[in-house]
Amino acid sequence: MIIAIDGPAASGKGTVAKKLAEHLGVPYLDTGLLYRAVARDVEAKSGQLEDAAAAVVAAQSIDAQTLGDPGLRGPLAGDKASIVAKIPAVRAALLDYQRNFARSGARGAVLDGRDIGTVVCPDAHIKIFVTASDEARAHRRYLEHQGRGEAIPYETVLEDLRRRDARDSGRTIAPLEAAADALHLDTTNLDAEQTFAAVLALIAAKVAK
Ligand SMILES: Nc1ncnc2c1ncn2[C@@H]1O[C@H](COP(=O)(O)OP(=O)(O)OP(=O)(O)O)[C@@H](O)[C@H]1O
Ligand SMILES: Nc1ccn([C@@H]2O[C@H](COP(=O)(O)O)[C@@H](O)[C@H]2O)c(=O)n1
Repeated sequence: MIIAIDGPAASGKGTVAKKLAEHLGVPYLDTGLLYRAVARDVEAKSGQLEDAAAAVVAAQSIDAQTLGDPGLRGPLAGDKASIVAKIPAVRAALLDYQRNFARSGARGAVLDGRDIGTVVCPDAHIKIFVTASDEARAHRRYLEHQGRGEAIPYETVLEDLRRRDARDSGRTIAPLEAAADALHLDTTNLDAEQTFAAVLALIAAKVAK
C-alpha cells in the first residue's frame, strides 16, 4: 500500500508519516530532503540556486547517504529548497528517484511532501493532506528551533513559513495542493499522538469502504 502525505511546512506531516511507516513496517521517504540536498549541492558547486543546469545535475546525482546531513535541517535550507523546487527540470529529475522508492517496499511505502498525491504517486492507495493554522505551525517550528538552541523570534518563524508556503502554492509546476481524492486532516488542535490516531482512523475507514 502506497501512502502519500502532503501538506504545508510544519503541518506535522513528516512526524506522522515516519510514525506510520514504522507502524506498518514499510520504508519512508521525506521528499523535502531531496530538494534540500539539491539546494545544498548546487550552491556548493555553482553558488547560484537559480542555475537550472547545475541544479539538474545535482538532482540527477542525489546521494541517499547524505540525506541525514544535519545541515539540511532548518529554515534557511528549507527556503533554499523551495527556490530550486520551482525549476521544472529539477522536479522531473527527482521523479524517478521518488517513484522507484515508492515501489521499493514489498508491502508499500510512505512518502511525504507537497506533490506526492498529485504528481509523484497519483495512484497512491491512500492520500492524506495535513494542514494546521499558520499560527499553530509557526509555534511548533518555534519550539523546534528552541529545542535546538536556535533563538529565532516567533514572528520571524511565522513570516518564513508564510513566504515558503506562498512560493510552494504559487509555483506553476506541481504546486502545493491537495489531490482531488485526498483525505483532509487539520491538526491545529491535535498533538502528535492524536494526529497519528486520526491518520490511522482515516486509513481504516478508507480501507473498509
Ligand atoms: N500534531 C502535532 N502537534 C504539535 N506538534 C507537532 C505535531 N506534529 C508535529 N509536531 C512538531 O511540529 C514540528 C513540525 O513537524 P514536522 O517536521 O513533522 O512537519 P512537516 O510538515 O514535516 O514540516 P516540513 O515540511 O517543514 O518538513 C516538529 O517539531 C514536530 O515535532
Ligand atoms: N514533494 C516536495 C517536497 C518538498 N518540496 C520543496 O522542498 C521544500 C522543503 O521541504 P520540507 O518538507 O523539507 O520543508 C518545500 O518548501 C518545497 O519547496 C517540494 O517542492 N515538493
